[in-house]
Amino acid sequence: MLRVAVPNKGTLAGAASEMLTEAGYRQRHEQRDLTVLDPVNEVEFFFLRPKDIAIYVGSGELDLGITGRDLAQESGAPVAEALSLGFGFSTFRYAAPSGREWKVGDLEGKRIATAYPRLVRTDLARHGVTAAEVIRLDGAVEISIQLGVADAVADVVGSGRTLRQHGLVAFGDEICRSEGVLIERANSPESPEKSQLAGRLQGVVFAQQYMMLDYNCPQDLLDAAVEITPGLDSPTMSPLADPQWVAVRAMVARKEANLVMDRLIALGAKAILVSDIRSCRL
Ligand SMILES: Nc1ncnc2c1ncn2[C@@H]1O[C@H](COP(=O)(O)OP(=O)(O)OP(=O)(O)O)[C@@H](O)[C@H]1O
Ligand SMILES: O=P(O)(O)OC[C@H]1O[C@H](OP(=O)(O)OP(=O)(O)O)[C@H](O)[C@@H]1O
Ligand SMILES: [Mg+2]
Repeated sequence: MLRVAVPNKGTLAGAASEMLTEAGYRQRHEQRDLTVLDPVNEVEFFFLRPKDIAIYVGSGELDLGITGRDLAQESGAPVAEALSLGFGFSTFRYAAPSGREWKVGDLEGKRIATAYPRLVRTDLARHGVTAAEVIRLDGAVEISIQLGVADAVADVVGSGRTLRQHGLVAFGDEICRSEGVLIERANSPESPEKSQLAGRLQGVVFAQQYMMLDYNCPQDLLDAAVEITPGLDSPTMSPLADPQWVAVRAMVARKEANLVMDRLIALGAKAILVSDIRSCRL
């Protein structure tokens, strides 16, 4: 039985469970459940705090886990990324009160509040900042400056709204670029069970990034149309009853779909349809 950790709350929890459901796995119906058994797929899911997941996976107690890259790095646990999941994008950055130009070197001798002390200490050392005090907080870090316990913060930035609300500006390079990731114990052997779950998730991630495009194209414009929609390997062509026309089917990147449709219609294609792909194996 494969044992898999899933975030039980927070930003990553909803998207992680939705992705597993889309990949055909049973997920919890009751928010408070800590485990769910999926006997058909022979997987047991454990719903854990996102911060703790790398510790369980790194110890070898659980085979796989979904967490944030930043949390996995912060844990210091011996884990490796098996797959990037395409949700929960964030950056981890220094921030301080706006109104002056901050540089990482300015943090010398300052108090820096963060929920990620390991990431911050490592980054400060990399910048040669040796005399900063790292204050460990659990959350709501942005408010610590106005409450007088810190001079600067290092925290997760999503939209940037929380920083702006508290009169803070981010500075310095990103300490970490994070997203949801599937992790396994570092140097653990491959197994068919782990590969199957990773393969199913990869199919869903891929399906979310692509769309299926169908259109009818005049025979004499086919070469130009194929240049616009080359597909992953090669587009599918089907004859229509009218010998002057061909039906074409190709996958396109989701973010390019509208541009591609504009180009096809300008070329002379007709009946252009775009549809979602739920999952795939390529
Ligand atoms: N606003 C956000 N936008 C995108 N990703 C985020 C955001 N906030 C947190 N994350 C990501 O989610 C993960 C942390 O999850 P979250 O902050 O929800 O849990 P937590 O803070 O440990 O739990 P809790 O909020 O219950 O203390 C990290 O990988 C982080 O990068
Ligand atoms: O840039 P934004 O979109 O505003 O998002 C960033 C905020 O979201 C997270 O907080 P969360 O809601 O997890 O609360 P927490 O600080 O208590 O962990 C993060 O720690 C920031 O505070
Ligand atoms: Mg949080």
